Order: sequence, then C-alpha cells, then structure tokens
Amino acid sequence: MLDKRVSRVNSFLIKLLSIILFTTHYKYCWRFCLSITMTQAKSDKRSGELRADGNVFYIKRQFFDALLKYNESLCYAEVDTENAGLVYANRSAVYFEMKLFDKAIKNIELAKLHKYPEKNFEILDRRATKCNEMKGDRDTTSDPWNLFKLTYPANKAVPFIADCLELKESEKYGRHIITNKPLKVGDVVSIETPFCSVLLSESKFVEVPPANIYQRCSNCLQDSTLDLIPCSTCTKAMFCSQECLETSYKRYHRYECPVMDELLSSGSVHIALRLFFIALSTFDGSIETVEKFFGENERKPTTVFDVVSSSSENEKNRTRLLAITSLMASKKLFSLHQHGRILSNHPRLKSVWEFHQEFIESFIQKLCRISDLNFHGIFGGSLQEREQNQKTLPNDLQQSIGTGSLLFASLVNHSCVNNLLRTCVQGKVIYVVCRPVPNGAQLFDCYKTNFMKQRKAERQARLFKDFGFPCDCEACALNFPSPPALTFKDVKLLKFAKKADEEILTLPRGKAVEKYRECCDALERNNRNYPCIELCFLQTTIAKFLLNHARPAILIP
Ligand SMILES: C[S@@+](CC[C@H](N)C(=O)[O-])C[C@H]1O[C@@H](n2cnc3c(N)ncnc32)[C@H](O)[C@@H]1O
Repeated sequence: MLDKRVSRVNSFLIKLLSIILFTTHYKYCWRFCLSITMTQAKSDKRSGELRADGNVFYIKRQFFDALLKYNESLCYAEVDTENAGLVYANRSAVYFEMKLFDKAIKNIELAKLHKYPEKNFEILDRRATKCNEMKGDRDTTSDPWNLFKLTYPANKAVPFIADCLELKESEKYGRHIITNKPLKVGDVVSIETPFCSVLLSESKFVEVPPANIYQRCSNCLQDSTLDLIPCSTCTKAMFCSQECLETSYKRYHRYECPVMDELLSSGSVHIALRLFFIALSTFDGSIETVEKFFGENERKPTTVFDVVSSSSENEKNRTRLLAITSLMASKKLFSLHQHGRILSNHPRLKSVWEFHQEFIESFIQKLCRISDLNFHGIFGGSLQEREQNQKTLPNDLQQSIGTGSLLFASLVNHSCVNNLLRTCVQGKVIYVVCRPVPNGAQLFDCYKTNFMKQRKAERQARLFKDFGFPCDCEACALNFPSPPALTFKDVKLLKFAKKADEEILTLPRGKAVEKYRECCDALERNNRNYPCIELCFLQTTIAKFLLNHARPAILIP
C-alpha cells in the first residue's frame, strides 16, 4: 500500500518536474523541434569503405553495384586527397570490362587529375593504350534518340516543339494547344527539358530506384551509364558533366548544398524550394528584386510562347519564371512548416527568411498550389541488365525518378481518349501522337483516367476531385464503352494487334521499331472504327513500345 503511494508521489513529482523544465526551457525545446540535419560532410574514411564495397562487387563482375558504390565513394572523398583518384581509376576498370572504352579513358584522365599515385600511372597508361586499340568494338546503334526526333521543323519561339502547334484560349478549356496541320500516329511533337526538375531519393507514393541520387545527374537527370562527377562540397549530388555541375551551382545548388540531406527527405518541398532558389539566383540573390519583379508582373499572364529567342539567357529565365507562376493553381492551403524549418535554419538564408518571411511564404504557397495541378513525374528505365529468364513487365519499363515543372506540357489539357502519349528519355519529356489529329483540333494528354481502364463515373469523380473540371471529352460525352463491354470490328486486325502486343517487348530493337511503325499505320488507317478493342490494343502496344524504347541504350551487368 505504502509502496503504491510512494510510486504515485514519485510519478507526480516527475510530471511536475517535466512541466517546469519544459516551460522554463521551452525556447530551447522549440529550437530542438525546429533544427534540421545539415548535409553529411566529406570523409575519406567513409569513401574508402565504400570503395572497398565496390571492389567486392567488381571482383564478382557485378558492375552495376560496383559503379553505384564507387559513385557514393566519390561523393564522400575529401578534396585534394588521393581517394577520388583511386575511385576514378577503379571506375575506369569497370568501363574497360564493359567495353565502354571512351568512358574508361575519360575516367583514367580524371584519376590522374585527382591525385592518383604517380608511381602507378603506368597501370593506367597500359589500360588507356588497350582502350585506344579496342575502341570501335562496341555496337552503340541502339540509341533511343534515333527515333525521338521532332517530326516537323521546330517552332521559332519554342524550339523544342513542332512549328504546327499553337496556343489558344477559351472559356471552356482555358489555355490549350491545337495543331494547324493534320498529325499522324507516331509523330513526335515535343521534346521538352523541364525548367526545373529534382531527383527523388525516396517517396511515399511511388517506388524510386535505390541510391537514385548516385545513378543520375542531379541537374538534368541523365544517367550517363553512372559516369558522374560529385559536388566538391556535399555528399548528395552528382553531375553528368562539368557544365551541369556549374549550371546547377549557379542556379540553385549553392543554396541547396548545405541542406541536401534535409531536402532529399522532404518530398515535394524540394522542388518548391528549388524554384525559389532559382528565382533568387535569377535576380543575383536579391530578395528585394525578386519581390519587386513578381509584384510588378503579377497580373501579366505569361507562357513559354512569350520567351523571346533573341533575348539574353537571364531575360529568358525571368520570362520562364513568370510562365511558371502563371500556370493554373489549385485552391488548397499547403502547410509550409517544412519549408520554413529549412529556410530558418539555412546558414546563408536565415536572415533573408527572417526579414522577408511574408513574401517568401506567399511565393512558396503559390508554387505549391501550382505544383498540385501542374508538376509532372519524370520516369527512367532501370540501368541494370536483367537476367535472361526475367520477363519484362510493362509496369517495370520505367520507374519514377523525379519531378519536373514543364512550361509546355503544362498547357496540354486532358481527355480520357487522349491523342498524345508521354514518355521520358534522359530526363526530357516527349509527346508522341497516338490517334490521328485533324487540322485545327486540340491536343490532349491523359491525366491518369483513360476510358480503357476506368468507367465514366469513376473518371469524372477523380478528375473533378484532383483537377476541378467536369470532363466532357469524346469518351465521356459519347459514353464510350470500357472493356469488357468494348467489342471488335475487324477480326484480322484484332489478330494482328494481339500478336504485336505479345511480341513488342521481346523483339530486338530494330525489329521492334518496324513493328511499332506497322501498329502506327494500322491505327492511322482504321481510325474510323474507333473505339474498338483492336485499336485500343494497338494503342497499348505503342505505349509499351515507347516506354521500352526510351530505356537506356546501354544496360549495366
Ligand atoms: C495542366 S493545366 C492545363 C492548361 C490549362 N487549361 C491552363 O489554362 O493553364 C490543367 C488544368 O486545365 C483545365 N483542364 C484540363 N483539361 C480540361 C478539359 N478537358 N476541359 C476543361 N478544362 C480542362 C483544368 O482546370 C485543369 O486543372
């Protein structure tokens, strides 16, 4: 009994003490909740451990895993020590074994530039000589860019889209894109580099490749067969070239570098903050000028079509920033807690945040609302070679690797019976025509609610909830039947379509391209029968082909 009373008194005293401590030191408790993780520092010890892990994979001829470990090791290598040189030399050995002789030579040069021990230069020189002798041995004809080229001359103002595309505006559709020329199935109408894109390191919503940040360029999202160079300061960003490194540093990485760990685990916060950093750099770091510029141009609706091709790069970026902030925004209210936490602890931006918090919050809130309707997923194929007996599943063709803000694609409206397919090659977003489009007609993407996969009520509810418009596309207005109610009209074509669908992923690249072209022709010639099961099959087949063809040309064993 006595014990019980003592224990109750004790627990009361502990609670009282905690309350006193919390209230007297609440300032510090608050600070503790607010603190952020700064990016992990370089460490030769860690670099050495990772290199050793890479060597184990190299010996087992698991080159993909070896390169990943070497990349991580490079990121941790301290500046001006021999560690980086040793890793570059090891990477050159992997590329030599893979018969990628240009990459092997490039890595030998990098090793020499990064303090690789001079006494061992001889080993590298011998490898370089062999590379030069064996160069040309490897077939690189399977480059996806052979197929992904604009079908028509480029638009003068927007050079990455076909010149037949025009921007229109109407009460019903808002801004939208039409063609002033009939378009055929298979036509490539845009190849867009996102204005800003971020690599995902993890995501609650989609599966992201492991160690994604050591697989692709942090700036343009290219994979470069893992031949990347590290940021010289942080351990969480790699680049496909010196140019990408410098561009990224100039545009945003100088602000991201100290807080990369925090950004990479922050999901969609990352892209909103990156856009804010780009805005800041575009105005030479002056938040006052950013505020003035957006204040003055607030009511000036701008699109990518307003970018003046003869203007300076900085002028173009100002217009592009206005085009981003002119995109449609949702009405949701986003929590800016995480953004604020990062900025208020940022070693360079603390005071900017303190004195301009109101403007920064309203600017970031706007970006979050825009991202809700307009940011696109960026996809990439796995870089790792599969085992022969492992069947390729359509869902595995491309994985989510990043998020991007796209100035042109964000002007393309939705239809449940879309006439465009979207695919991604090396971080660029490509639109390919998948149904004939007559002169003057609108181009439509599909916001994930295709009539072949979902019934009308379900599609309409989702579109209204996520994008706020009542869809009355052809499929919704004419009540297109969804499978299994969808019937066939031409049994011969149905047989062809089924066979093409079965074999498109297993044919060698060249043969697959021929089959794809046959499918495009069949879709073009039989469009009058739309909708029917055989044409829907053909569309699924070309979609699969485009995803598969967009995968990296060189896979790593
Ligand atoms: C990515 S934006 C497309 C461009 C947009 N129309 C504009 O003016 O900026 C997406 C928004 O466009 C509108 N939208 C897209 N497809 C539509 C359609 N089929 N009918 C009506 N509005 C549509 C919706 O408001 C949607 O939230």
